[in-house]
Amino acid sequence: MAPCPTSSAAVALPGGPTGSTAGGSREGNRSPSAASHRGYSQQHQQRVAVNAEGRFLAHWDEFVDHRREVQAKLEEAFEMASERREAGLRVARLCQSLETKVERLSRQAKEQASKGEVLEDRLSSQAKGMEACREAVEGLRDKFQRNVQDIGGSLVSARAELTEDSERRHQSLQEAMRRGDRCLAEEFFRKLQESSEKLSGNLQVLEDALATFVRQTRVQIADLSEQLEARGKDHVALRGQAAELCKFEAHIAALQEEAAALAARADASETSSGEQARLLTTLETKLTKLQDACARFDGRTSAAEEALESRSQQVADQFREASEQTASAIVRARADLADSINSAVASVREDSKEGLRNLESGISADLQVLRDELRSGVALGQDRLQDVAVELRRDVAEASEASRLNGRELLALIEELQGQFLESRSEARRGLEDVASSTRSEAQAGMDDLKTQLSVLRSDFMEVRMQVKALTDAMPGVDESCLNLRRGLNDSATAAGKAQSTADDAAAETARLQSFVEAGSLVVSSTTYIMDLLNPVLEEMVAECIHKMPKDPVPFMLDWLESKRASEEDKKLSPEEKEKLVKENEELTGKVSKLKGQVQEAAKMATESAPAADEEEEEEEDEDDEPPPGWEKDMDNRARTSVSAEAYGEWNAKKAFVPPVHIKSDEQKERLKGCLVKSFLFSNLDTNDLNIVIGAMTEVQEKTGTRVINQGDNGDFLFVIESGVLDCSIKKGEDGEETVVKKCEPGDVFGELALLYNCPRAASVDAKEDCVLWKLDRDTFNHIVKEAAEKKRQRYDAFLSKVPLLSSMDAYERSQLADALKVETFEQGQKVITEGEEGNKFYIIEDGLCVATKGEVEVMSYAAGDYFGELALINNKPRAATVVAKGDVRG
Ligand SMILES: Nc1ncnc2c1ncn2[C@@H]1O[C@@H]2COP(=O)(O)O[C@H]2[C@H]1O
Repeated sequence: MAPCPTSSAAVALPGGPTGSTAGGSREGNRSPSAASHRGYSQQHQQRVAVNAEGRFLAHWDEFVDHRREVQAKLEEAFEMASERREAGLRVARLCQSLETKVERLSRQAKEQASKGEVLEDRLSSQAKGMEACREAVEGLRDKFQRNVQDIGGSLVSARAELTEDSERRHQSLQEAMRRGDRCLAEEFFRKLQESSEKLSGNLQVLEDALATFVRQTRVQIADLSEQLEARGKDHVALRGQAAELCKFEAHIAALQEEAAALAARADASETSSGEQARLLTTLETKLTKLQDACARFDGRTSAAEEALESRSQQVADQFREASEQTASAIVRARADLADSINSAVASVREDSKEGLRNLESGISADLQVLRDELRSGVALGQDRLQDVAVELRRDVAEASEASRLNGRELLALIEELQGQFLESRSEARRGLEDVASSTRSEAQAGMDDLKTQLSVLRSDFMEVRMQVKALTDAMPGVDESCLNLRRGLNDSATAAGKAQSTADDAAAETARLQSFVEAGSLVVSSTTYIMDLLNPVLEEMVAECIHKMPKDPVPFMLDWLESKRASEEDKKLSPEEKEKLVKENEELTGKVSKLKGQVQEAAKMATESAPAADEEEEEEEDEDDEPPPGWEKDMDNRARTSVSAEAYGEWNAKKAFVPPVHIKSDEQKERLKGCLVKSFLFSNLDTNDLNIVIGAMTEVQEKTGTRVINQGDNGDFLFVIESGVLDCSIKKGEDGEETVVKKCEPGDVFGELALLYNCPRAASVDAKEDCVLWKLDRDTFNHIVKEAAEKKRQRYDAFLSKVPLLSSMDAYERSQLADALKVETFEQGQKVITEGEEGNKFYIIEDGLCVATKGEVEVMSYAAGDYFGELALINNKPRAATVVAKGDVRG
């Protein structure tokens, strides 16, 4: 600080004498001029002096007062100056403190600036991180989108592949259908099912992969969102700090400027003392201002801090809100995405499933058609075989029947001969010893001849039986066996011819004997003989037979005749004769038992034809029915022996059958009725027969896996399926594997073969599900259903086996087809099918002619055995032509 000039002047001023000295010197300089004028006026001088003194004193006083005033003022000024000095010092101190503060603040500002730089760096790195995050999220979204598209694409291509595959298979199926290749069709169906399962598996895998991917993506998005949120928070905090710093820097700069201005002004105030007061005032004012500014700054700082804080809070809230919104938007987007993917996948899956279902149903329908076709084809093929078999069987039966009749006739002859023999003997006993002996010898010769013929017949019979056996064994074989059977048939026909000729010979012999007997027994007329002798015996025998009701009446009657003869002879004969006759009897018994055996065998072989034969016996007086070949001739030759025999036949007729009745609820009856109308075997029964069958059936419930029928067992029941599925399988040979040959479904009948053909079970039947079955006993089936079913099967089997389309069917399938056939008749010109219409039947012409036309053009003609209408069923298309009956047609 510069020394104050005022203070040096002040130091010189105190001390009145010194002042007077100076004044005196100034006055002294004037007194020599007054003394030179003393002479001029001392008084004057004195007076002047006194005046001067008075004035001086007055002036002095004034001066003193003035001096006092000045001194007071000086003192005041001095005080003021010291005050101001103090104020200056204070200001200087203030300035110093301000400078220190400014320095501190600038230090802080520098620190903050470097901090700001760091923050800025962090901020920019955060921004980069956020950008990277955003990019990653975008990338993830793209990837997600791509993957979804890929999956969609792969699903579409899988579906396209499937469709293609199905098309292929469909075509193959159709091809197989056309070719009638059942195995191939089943193989295709199996493959199709496998591929469907595989596809479902692939779809499942795809869905799983998609679900995993969606889960992973969700986790990644959640992680990224968290990171983003954290970085956003950091970023906001840093931005707040940076803003605060900027404001603080601005304040500091302002303060620095103010301090600099103050310092400059303080320096300037030091240079001029005149300006000190003003400066001081200014300084004070500035100081006050500064203080105010400081206060304001403090206030502003705290306000700014508050504002900063609230702003930070606001920003943080906004960011949080924005983050939440973003997160929720991401979640929503993600959910939407997942939903759309799920729905896309579901729809694709649904589409695929629907496609598959359609495909499967289409294929099933085709397959069903194919199966039906195959079944009908197989049935026809089988029926062709069966036709041959049936023909053969019929021929064999006829041969057997002829043989049997021969046997019977022979037996009758034996009986007659025995009677004649006895008669001859009694005649001889009555006095015609010589005639009797000759008769006996003749009779013996006749007997011998008969025995020879019988043995020839037996051997022929055996031959026939062997042939029949060979033929029966060979029956399961196909064409080769048929040829063998045909050959066998020819052989058997020859044998039958032989047997017939033998029988004719025997008949001739019998006639010869008869004439001989007639010639020998002129005494007793044949009528009397029959009425008096034969009828009583036969009536007695038949009555006994009816009483005992033996299972096999022939041996019983033979036994009875034997015992009768023995008892009668016993009565008449002498002991020697008895002995002799016992021997003869033994011989004859042996022969008869042999014959019995043969007859039994013949009867056994002819079991199937027996009812028919019986029926024919019963209906022998019915002129409308055609008797079997050879029957009329025999009937003519053979006397109608007795009324009792007819009575026996009538008694044995169907009237004897009493059907079983098993009580059922109405609900059971309804179910059963619904079941039977579905079955071809029962659908044609009239109401009465249907009610008998319903009454006779019993409900059976079988669990999955149960073997209902075992191949090779004897069987007395057939079954109708109400619900459930069963497999029919056949085992070839003892150790052969079982092969499923048929799947039986509701409405199907199984177990009928054993009843129809009186043979062991041809297949095993296993329940594949829990089943409800209805069981029908053999007797009811035989009496109510068998005849019609058998007739229908036989009738159409012969016909179906000739239809080329059905040549691949086996006998069983053909028999099933025969069950399902319905006869339709058409008159001349009647349309059987019409071009363009939908078709659900195919026709086989049984009798008559048909022509097919397309528009006006005749394209095809059909005769008996030809078939048409199959194309619409195979190709599932409208009828390709119109078919019209030419004349009356049955098909
Ligand atoms: N191919 C077949 N051959 C023989 N029987 C079959 C066949 N398919 C199904 N079955 C049935 O299986 C049943 C087994 O007992 P049955 O022989 O009494 O009657 C048979 C038929 O009803």
